[in-house]
Amino acid sequence: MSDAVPISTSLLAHTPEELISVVAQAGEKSYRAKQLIEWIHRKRVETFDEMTNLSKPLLAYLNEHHTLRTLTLARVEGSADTTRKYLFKLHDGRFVETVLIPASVSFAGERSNRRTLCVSSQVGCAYDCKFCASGLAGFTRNLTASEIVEQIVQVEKHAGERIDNLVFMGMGEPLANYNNVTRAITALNAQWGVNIGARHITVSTSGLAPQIKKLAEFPLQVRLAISLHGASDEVRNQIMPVNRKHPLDELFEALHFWRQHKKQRITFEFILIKDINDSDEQARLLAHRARNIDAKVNLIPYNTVDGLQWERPDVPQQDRFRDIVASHDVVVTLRREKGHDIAAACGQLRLREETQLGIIAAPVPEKRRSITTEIHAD
Ligand SMILES: C[S@@+](CC[C@H](N)C(=O)[O-])C[C@H]1O[C@@H](n2cnc3c(N)ncnc32)[C@H](O)[C@@H]1O
Ligand code: SF4
Repeated sequence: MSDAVPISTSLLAHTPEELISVVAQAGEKSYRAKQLIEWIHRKRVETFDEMTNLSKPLLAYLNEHHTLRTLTLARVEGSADTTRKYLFKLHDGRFVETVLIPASVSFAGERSNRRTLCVSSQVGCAYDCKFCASGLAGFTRNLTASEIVEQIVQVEKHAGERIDNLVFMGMGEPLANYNNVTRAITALNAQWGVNIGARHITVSTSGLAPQIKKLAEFPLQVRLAISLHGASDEVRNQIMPVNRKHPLDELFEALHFWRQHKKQRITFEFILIKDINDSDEQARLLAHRARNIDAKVNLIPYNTVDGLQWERPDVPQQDRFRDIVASHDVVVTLRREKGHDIAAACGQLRLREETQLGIIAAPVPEKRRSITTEIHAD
């Protein structure tokens, strides 16, 4: 994955400064950039021809070199009072999912009256976590910043409401697409852009320690969620290959660095998988780790994924695990409500669509390794 920021032809993530250089290339004065940004982000027009106060030559230039929409809404599933899944087709024929979680459903551990959107950052994922549909067909490509921003813009239009909380928990590893993700966050947070508070934007990562440190120095106060899923290297290695590259000691060193810089609580996501990571010992170790860094713990019973074998523990075992963690003075929630197969579902809709269209072969567990690209993001 290259470090360069590919500035796509779409203007959705362009900063005001970048728009000044766009209009300058068309031979126009810089005040035109202000007009452009009004049309793009306040009026949210979808074509340049709707920008009635721009000059004809500028419109011709923009039509020739740029675009405002590159995603096509292919399908919407689910209901307004649980979760709604949006399947978007990208310009190259690939698909990503975005999931809208309505107000009042608890997410990331807390009941909320916010509308949360779970966005994708990549097509597929290279990290091959053993519980996750997103990695099942390997990694294809990074999303551009504008493709990320457009997910929010399109869902807001379709749902007819503002999104006030964003989580990078859809398909892909956001920190493996660091530059595009932070570029998108800049536009999503900016007052000239989508205007979502930085504290209402959560980046979830499988634990790319170097990029966690980099994000700690990113000026916006975004939140961090760690897909932990194993409280010892032995258990985590079985579930998440990334742990061999960045073991727990290295990960926690990066988390302490984060805490020094951001001074805000981290969330640990911990999927409960029967007989894999649901032992009393894992609960105690998890509690110890969380308390040590003052993290909140969000337990998620494993959601079955087509093509993967694991199961969730039964309810008494889930409760027992939660109670052990709680008994160590750790803030812990167990997410069991209907509609909470959010992130697990994220990836499955796209997998089904691309398999049916013959874009990818139906993933089978034994083949998984051979079709998954190497971890090469750092
Ligand atoms: C799909 S990942 C995307 C963000 C980032 N790559 C990460 O790993 O944090 C976000 C979260 O989805 C959840 N998830 C994935 N597969 C799941 C499953 N089968 N059951 C429950 N949650 C799942 C996990 O909590 C994971 O932490
Ligand atoms: S959990 Fe995150 S890092 Fe792991 S395969 Fe899924 S999307 Fe990738």
